[in-house]
Parts: sequence; structure tokens; C-alpha cells
Amino acid sequence: MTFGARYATALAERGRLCAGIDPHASLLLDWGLNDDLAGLERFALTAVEGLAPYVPVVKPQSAFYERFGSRGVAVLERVIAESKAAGALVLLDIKRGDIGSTSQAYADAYLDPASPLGSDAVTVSPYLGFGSLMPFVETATKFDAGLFVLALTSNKEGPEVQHATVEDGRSVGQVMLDHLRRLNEAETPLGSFGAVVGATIETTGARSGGELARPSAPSEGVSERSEHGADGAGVAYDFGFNGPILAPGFGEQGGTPADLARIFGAANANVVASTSRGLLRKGPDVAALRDEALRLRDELG
Ligand SMILES: O=c1ccn([C@@H]2O[C@H](COP(=O)(O)O)[C@@H](O)[C@H]2O)c(=O)[nH]1
Repeated sequence: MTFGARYATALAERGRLCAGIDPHASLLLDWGLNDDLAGLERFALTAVEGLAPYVPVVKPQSAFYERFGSRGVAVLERVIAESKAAGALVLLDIKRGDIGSTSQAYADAYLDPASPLGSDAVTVSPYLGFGSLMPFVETATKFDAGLFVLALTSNKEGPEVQHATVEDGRSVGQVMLDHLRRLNEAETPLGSFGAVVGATIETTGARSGGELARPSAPSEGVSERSEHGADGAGVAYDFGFNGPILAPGFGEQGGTPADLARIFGAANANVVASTSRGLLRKGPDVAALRDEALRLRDELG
């Protein structure tokens, strides 16, 4: 089954919350653990136990494991395996992107199910040019995996690049969304190539709106236009592509369910809202982690 189909099923069965499993040093200490390999392992596997059986998607951020070297990466391998065993899709947050031949090596490392780090999907950066991602696209297709392409990130620095406009007047962020529209065309129930769009973009930009509109840029299909721009002029985005959307920045960075509805409009149905620190602060009690995940799931609707 394709990633897009698995994602659609997972959201239908488990709701729209993505649980970030990010072992920040400060969280390890809050949980009464040492900031060392044993603390990392205890933290990460407790989070998996409390969250992976209940949420559709878990998102370990690779950086927090890599900082412990190869033994930290071995913990990440267990997080991936145990989350899959608990029925969650694993979206490994790596934000990789490079020249094509190197992208191929990354794709083999993270998307081949035979690889120790093989995941259901990964985050990738298109800012070496969308075409540089083709090895990821081809490898994902080969292994029924998925991609989440950075389009409009949740950080306040993103608009410098993502709100810039190309010759035909579209923003760079919209260009990425339009590439995704084409990749997912004709896929049912949903394509496997998703976008990363921050749940915070209305607060980093000046205004937003979720009205249904035809996009000014040439694109096909249902259109969900949202307007926001750091300069107050408003930049139009069309989120009506037939693919998954990851919305990081929910919770700790300030994004709320109301923000998601306003930013995405009808496309909100394909959005998983991602929270890491806000959710993990409920630990180390496994039941408290589970209860918070279920509460947020219900809040997201
Ligand atoms: O635009 C983006 C893309 C990815 N992230 C990642 O999501 C989590 C957010 O963690 P919180 O603790 O919920 O703030 C983290 O892994 C980021 O690397 C993002 O924040 N924004």
C-alpha cells in the first residue's frame, strides 16, 4: 500500500496528531534523567510506549539522537522499529537535500525498508532546487514510502526565502506546493508527497485567510488559498493539493487548532499537527503522555 493510502487510513483511525519524539537535553533533566545515552534511551522508549500506540504519526527528530553519535543513532533505530510495531507511521525528521547523487544515498539510508533507519517517510529540503529531490521521489515510489517537502516552515526566518517571488509572480513556497500538486495528481485516496507548512505561519506573517479561491498561479484541482506575508502585503498560497501536510509548530511554538483551520481551510483534513516539547513535558508518566495525546487528538477533531 502506498504511503499516501497508509497516511489516509492512519488519520481516519487515529486522528490528526503527530507526536514529535525529540529528546531535548532540558526535557531529559525535567524527566529526572541524565543527559547521557542511558537517559536518551529511557526517554525515547518511554515516549514511544506512551504515544506510538495512539497517534497516526510519530516524528523523531534525528538531530537529538545524532548528538550521541553511533549509539544515539542505534536508539533512533529502536524508536523507528518499536513505533512501527505499535502501529504508528514513522516520519523521520532529517530535512535532507543535496545534489542528486548524494540525495540518492540519503534516500537509500532512510527509505529502503531493509535499512536500519528505514522509515515510512522523511522530511526533505527543496532549496537546492526541487529537481534535486528526484532520487528521493523515485526511491519513495519504489518502496511505497513518503516525503514531506519543506514549503513554508514554522520559523520566523523562513519568509526571507519562502516568500520571495519567481518570474511568474508565484512565491517560492507556492512553487514547492505546485510541484507537489503535479507529483500527487491522480493518486487515490491521497498521494505520497507531502508539504511541511508551519502551524505558526499566520503569526510570523501579518495576516492570513482561508477563503476558497482559484489561485492566481496556473494550477489544477481544488484550491485553498491562504494569505500571509511578513511585509503585510499578503502572499497567497494554495494548499489544495492532493497530498499530506505536516504542520509543525502546534503547541510549544504557538500554533492552535484555530490557526490550522484558518491557514488550511478544507485542506485541513489532510493535515497532521505536530507537537514535540509541549506533549513530551507531560512525561515521564506513560499514562499522562497517552492522555495528553488523546486530549490533543480530540481538540484537533
Ligand atoms: O518548519 C518546521 C519544520 C520542522 N520542525 C520540527 O518540528 C519539531 C517542533 O518541535 P516543538 O517542540 O513542537 O516546537 C522539531 O523537531 C523541529 O525540528 C519545525 O519546528 N518547523
